[in-house]
Amino acid sequence: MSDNRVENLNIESNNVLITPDQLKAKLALSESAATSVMESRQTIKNILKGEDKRLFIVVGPCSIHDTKAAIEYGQKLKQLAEQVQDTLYLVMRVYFEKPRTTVGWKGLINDPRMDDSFQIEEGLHIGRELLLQLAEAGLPLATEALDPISPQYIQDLIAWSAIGARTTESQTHREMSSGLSGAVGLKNGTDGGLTVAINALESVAHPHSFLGINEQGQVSIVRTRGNKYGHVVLRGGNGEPNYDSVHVALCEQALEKAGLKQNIMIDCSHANSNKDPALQPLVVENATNQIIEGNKSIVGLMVESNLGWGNQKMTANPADLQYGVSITDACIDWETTEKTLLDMHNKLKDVLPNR
Ligand SMILES: O=C[C@H](O)[C@H](O)COP(=O)(O)O
Ligand SMILES: C=C(OP(=O)(O)O)C(=O)O
Repeated sequence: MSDNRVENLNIESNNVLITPDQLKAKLALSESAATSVMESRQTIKNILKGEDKRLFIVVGPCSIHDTKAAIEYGQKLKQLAEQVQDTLYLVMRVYFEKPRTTVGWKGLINDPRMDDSFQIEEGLHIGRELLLQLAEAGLPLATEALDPISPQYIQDLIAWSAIGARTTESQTHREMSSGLSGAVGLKNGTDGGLTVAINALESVAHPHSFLGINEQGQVSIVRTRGNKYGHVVLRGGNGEPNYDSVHVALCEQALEKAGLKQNIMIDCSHANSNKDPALQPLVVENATNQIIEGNKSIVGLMVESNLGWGNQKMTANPADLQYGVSITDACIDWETTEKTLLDMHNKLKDVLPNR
């Protein structure tokens, strides 16, 4: 007998998930976490408005796969944040969703056991619990907003979000960004093109109406107000960096032409370091020197950093993985992170008050 079905031919299965409000009831936003999120969102917005002269630095692992290591990293970052607080506002990268060039592990929410079992419900629990613990410890938190449904489960704990190079041009991601409560960084494209990010900024600042889900997990029309705190992230592309003063000046011109505020974040990793972690401190140093020489548009940096140096391949048994080492992009280690950010702080101490 022939199969006459016309739909779901390529759907293997479909499992109903816990709803956002059910997850939030199990892992509720505590008062201390809420205070931390509100304060950190406001601080970043103040930096973007030019009311706070510090730079915000989104720093942390390329991706989180081990919550114990993430907590240890967060403790170290908190201590460093106190040391550099007069010049730098440190925000921890807590990235659970990885956009892949082709295929590969898509992050802790998608596949928390790292064995292609795709226990997304478990991933949502682990992710939210980690965010809660970090927020309760007073850490400002950043993530990549990749999946358009997951924000309902975790965004109440996020101070700053990125839209990645692979999705800045996507209408879905621009719509989602227009509804996020915190500031959002829009990366230039993987080819280095800046226009997609400039167009995205215009789009995310506008209200949108689109298909989404509500707190009860029902499909709904989401109507947003527009996000006024979008900014560009220069991450290089097509094998070429774009953190240097010429690219920064070109970006300033493009923003001015589009009638947008000249707020630029420099991603010291990705194509700006040719994915070589050893080059990240050089990008930090270059950006710092640009500020010392009078640059006014650089408001923040992104650094991929972990407890241990570099990265490692996934192993068949996750227990065989080296502790504190990235399983996605290569990162600088903690010692290098500390030295790099302390150097930046020391160089900017006397410069920022007059910026
Ligand atoms: O930041 C992480 C990676 O650069 C991004 O997810 C793409 O990774 P891939 O090219 O290894 O798939
Ligand atoms: C995927 C990332 O960056 P990009 O979108 O710039 O490749 C990232 O920061 O993890």
